[in-house]
Amino acid sequence: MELNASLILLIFLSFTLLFLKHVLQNHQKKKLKNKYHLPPFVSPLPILTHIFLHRCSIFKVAPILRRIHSHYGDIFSLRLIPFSNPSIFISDASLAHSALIHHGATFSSRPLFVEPNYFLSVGGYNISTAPYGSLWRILRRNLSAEILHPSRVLLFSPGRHWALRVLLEALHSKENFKQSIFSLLALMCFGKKLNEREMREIASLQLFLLRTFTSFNVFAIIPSIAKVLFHKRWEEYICTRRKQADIFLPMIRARRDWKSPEGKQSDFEYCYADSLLDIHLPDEGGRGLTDDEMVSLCHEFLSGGVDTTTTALEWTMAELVKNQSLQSMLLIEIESLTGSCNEEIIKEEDLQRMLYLKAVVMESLRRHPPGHFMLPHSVTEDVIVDGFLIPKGVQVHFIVTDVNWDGRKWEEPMEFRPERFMAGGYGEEVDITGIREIKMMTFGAGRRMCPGYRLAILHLEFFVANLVREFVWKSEVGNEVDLSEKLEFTTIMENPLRAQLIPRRKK
Ligand code: HEM
Repeated sequence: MELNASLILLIFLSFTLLFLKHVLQNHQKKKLKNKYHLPPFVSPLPILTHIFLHRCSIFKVAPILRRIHSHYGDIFSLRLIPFSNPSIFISDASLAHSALIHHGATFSSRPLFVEPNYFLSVGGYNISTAPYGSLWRILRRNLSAEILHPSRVLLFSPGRHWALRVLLEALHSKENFKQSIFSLLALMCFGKKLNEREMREIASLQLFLLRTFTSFNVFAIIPSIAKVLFHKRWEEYICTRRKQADIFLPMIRARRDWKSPEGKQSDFEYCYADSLLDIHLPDEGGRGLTDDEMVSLCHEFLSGGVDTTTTALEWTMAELVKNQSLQSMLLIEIESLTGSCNEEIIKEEDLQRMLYLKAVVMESLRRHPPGHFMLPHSVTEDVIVDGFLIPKGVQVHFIVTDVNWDGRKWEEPMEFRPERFMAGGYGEEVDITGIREIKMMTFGAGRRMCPGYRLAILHLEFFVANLVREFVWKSEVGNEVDLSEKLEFTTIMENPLRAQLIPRRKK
């Protein structure tokens, strides 16, 4: 009897405490909302007009937003649909640091609309779309530890050499860089050298899905209406996802079979698909990943790594064609460190000593970030940044170019000057992770920062060094390099690089 009474009292007390906590939290929230205001609102009209006229996404309105930034300051709000949650834009390094590093946990989730699959009920979460929580942690740790850890990346060195040879041959027939980066990442993903037909097929599906990705979030503003208005597009999207699964799943299953004793020979011992097959989710009864989730993760691996790295490589080579003196300085460094060795390919160990090469790649990533926006973030609780209230649930967009090209942080920011990144008195050493201080945000910063940044930088250094050692890169007569930009999934060169390549070495 006494025990029952104490139990009831305990339950009553717990409920009372919970209730008081709730009242207190609400009171604090109200106080916060009375004391602090949202960042200044800008008119949505010019942006909505642009989006609907061009049927494009919020990713493609960067130039308008940059103009807005110069009028409204470093942080502003935008509400595209009346009464809906506003989006908040941050375009200053210190504010980004405060949000992503000081309030890292609060700013580390993603808005639901990022993934069209959510509305279409196909596919599963991947690392970039998963909300901040245990699934995201497991998937991200798997990628970072199992594939992107330097010791694993080293294992793919023969793959890089193979991809470089593919590229050198392709360059003789004036192909672009994408095929070789694609074949390299596909090798890391599926452990298999894809043939040309497979590569073309996958690349065209990826391209369609990426283009859809950058336009879907506009439709996602009112999904029920969009589904009716754009039903053909929804159907096309689902159909492409299925085709992609039809190609990816046999390759993933082949890895499982290959591991069995009677399995066939494989090109590589270990790959991303293997790591996915080994994942178990303890919070969900220890289940493995579903087929949809694995397809989505492989899609992310390829789309996250191929277009971004290819775009960065093309911009870097374009700058080296435009600035012949920089190309000569780079060559001097390469020859001074590899001069006597007649190795066909510059080895990765040698790259570590090439400081000017590193500076060229970093400057290219600063001046030509492949993405002018980071992926959208969402906040998990009310938070104050720079005296403004950022309410729980809003989307936050960080404008990468405004940070990378900020005249307050960089002298003559639009100039291409690798010397900024040379250590030793006259230059800058930049912490690319942004933990200490953010000066550029090409790979984001904080907990959702790109996990592939080291791999991307390695690939860029490897390809740039080898391409410069192999050829003199010059502009074609009457075809000067044009640095105008065009917004696709990444910000590419409006007029793709066309260069005259003169072999430096006799075969
Ligand atoms: C030059 C090449 C690359 C650039 C410029 C780049 C840039 C970015 C950016 C800006 C983000 C968003 C960060 C944020 O929202 O805070 C991101 C996320 C991501 N990137 Fe990259 N990336 C590159 C290469 C790669 C590669 C090679 C991989 C993998 C093989 C990769 C995988 C990812 C993944 C999985 C995410 C999502 C991270 C998360 O949400 O936790 N990226 N990247």
